[in-house]
Amino acid sequence: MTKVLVSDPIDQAGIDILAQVAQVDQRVGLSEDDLKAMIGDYDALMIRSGTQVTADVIKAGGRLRIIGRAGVGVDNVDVPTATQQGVLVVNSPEGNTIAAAEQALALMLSLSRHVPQAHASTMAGGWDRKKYVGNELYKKVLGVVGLGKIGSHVARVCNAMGMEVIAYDPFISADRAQQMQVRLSSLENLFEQADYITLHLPRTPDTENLVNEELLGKMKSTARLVNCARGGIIDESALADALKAGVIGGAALDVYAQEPLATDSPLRSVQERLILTPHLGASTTEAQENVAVDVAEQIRDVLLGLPARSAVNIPGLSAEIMERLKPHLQLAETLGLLVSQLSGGQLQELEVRLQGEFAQHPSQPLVIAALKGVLTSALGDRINYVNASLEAKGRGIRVLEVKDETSKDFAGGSLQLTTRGDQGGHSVTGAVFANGDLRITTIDEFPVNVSPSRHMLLTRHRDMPGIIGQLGSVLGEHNVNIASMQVGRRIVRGDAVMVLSIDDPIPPSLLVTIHAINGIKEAHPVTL
Ligand SMILES: NC(=O)c1ccc[n+]([C@@H]2O[C@H](COP(=O)([O-])OP(=O)(O)OC[C@H]3O[C@@H](n4cnc5c(N)ncnc54)[C@H](O)[C@@H]3O)[C@@H](O)[C@H]2O)c1
Ligand SMILES: O=C(O)[C@H](O)COP(=O)(O)O
Repeated sequence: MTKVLVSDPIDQAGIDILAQVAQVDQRVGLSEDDLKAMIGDYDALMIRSGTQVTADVIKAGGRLRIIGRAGVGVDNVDVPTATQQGVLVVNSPEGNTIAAAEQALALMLSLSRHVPQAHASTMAGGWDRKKYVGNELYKKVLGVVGLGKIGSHVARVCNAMGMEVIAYDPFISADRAQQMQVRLSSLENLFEQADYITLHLPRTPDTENLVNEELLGKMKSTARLVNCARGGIIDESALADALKAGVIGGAALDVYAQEPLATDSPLRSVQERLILTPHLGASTTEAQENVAVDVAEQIRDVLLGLPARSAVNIPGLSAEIMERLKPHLQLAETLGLLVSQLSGGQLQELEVRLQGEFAQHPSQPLVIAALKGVLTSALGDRINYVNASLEAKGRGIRVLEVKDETSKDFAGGSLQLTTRGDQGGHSVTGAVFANGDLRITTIDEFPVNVSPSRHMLLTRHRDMPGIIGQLGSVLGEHNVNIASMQVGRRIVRGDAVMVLSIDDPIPPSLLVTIHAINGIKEAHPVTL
């Protein structure tokens, strides 16, 4: 008997679809140990954000074939382990877009008109019309951070309400923003200029604590901040301090670094100008029905041997091609990750150049893998082989594919990725050696010979005596261990690049020190 376990509250419409093909057991509130003990009996697991699907849970799922997330974020699922174990992960990327956007709008309006505070005061017997005088949104500046599905809906509605909308999203082209009547801005300018700021970006290592004391300090003292995206993007202690000290005008949050919100969270000690809701962004009857139906249909189809439409971890490519091209795909993704971390500003174009023997491989999977790598810093684990091309298109990123069979640089050929954007571009080349090892072979046309490693530091500097020693000393003083180092140059005492593999990531404060070294022109920490 095919069995599906539903471990979070799911709309009945979804349960009814699952029941067409399986026995459905609904068990909400299971501990990780309970889940581990039970999961071995099930073919599918359907969840929301409440269930932590850890590596141990997935490994205990001997017959588990699919995990369905009735919602967008799969940050509570160990997707790499699922992929490794051959378990498909599906989600509903659009089912709750409107609900989350409307929650942000509700919070903006509540902040501007003190709705929760005025309600509480009236219920307590008060009639205070003076204390709760508010502000209009009309003609105010809205700053949207993350102009994706939810951010663009908020921008559209706020435009219609007469607000001036500016946005920060390094992965949206200026043309696309213009179509939405949105002016792109730097993050700093946005925080300085906006009267309302709303966050709609994913939580990734890059966006963790992005809104910190420094950025909050740039806001107008009357400006209000809304977060319906993910907890952890705002430094909650810094926000509590900024609200208490009147550095900003107010904040409304739906999501938290730790959920449920800890009883001793600094946010709970803020008396005024703060509105908190318990992760209700997707909690509308419409959205819950949408996501439940969307995901239940995918689970049903997969259990019947049909493909899923929103797979997070399975490429739409044959298993045979995937197996044959595994190291080449890995190279394309690694180069994509690398080049995206060198490139600042708005990305407008990605050129994928297949050289020598590389040009004989099917290009589509390599282009998709490169795009997946490039977009990972923007979209985290939400980007996959299935959606990479669509996501690039939606962001107005042009993709050029060039085949150059005549190139003879490496026996197995090489792959070069070049990004172009409003702040110029970068290019990186790599090759796959006969034993499957990957090599980075050029960075911005400078020859190198580097094995990719998890943490790296890349510099562009003047080729002159002492610079390598100085950089080594600065890293040593900050206890950053260097595993390997390579310098690439084209002419003596001209420009050069340095590539260091390091054991630890570079803290932001150290990057400032590195930039101050005489002769260093650029320094990029890279995580692969
Ligand atoms: N509160 C809720 O219940 C709820 C409901 C649904 C979605 N969400 C969350 O809302 C967020 C947005 O969802 P979406 O569906 O619009 O996603 P999306 O992928 O369509 O859009 C995210 C956008 O953020 C941009 N981005 C990435 N890194 C950035 C950075 N460092 N600075 C600025 N922009 C950056 C991306 O380019 C992209 O355009 C996600 O974090 C999602 O998990 C929350
Ligand atoms: O990622 C999502 O879809 C939202 O955060 C909603 O989460 P929920 O399904 O737990 O309400």
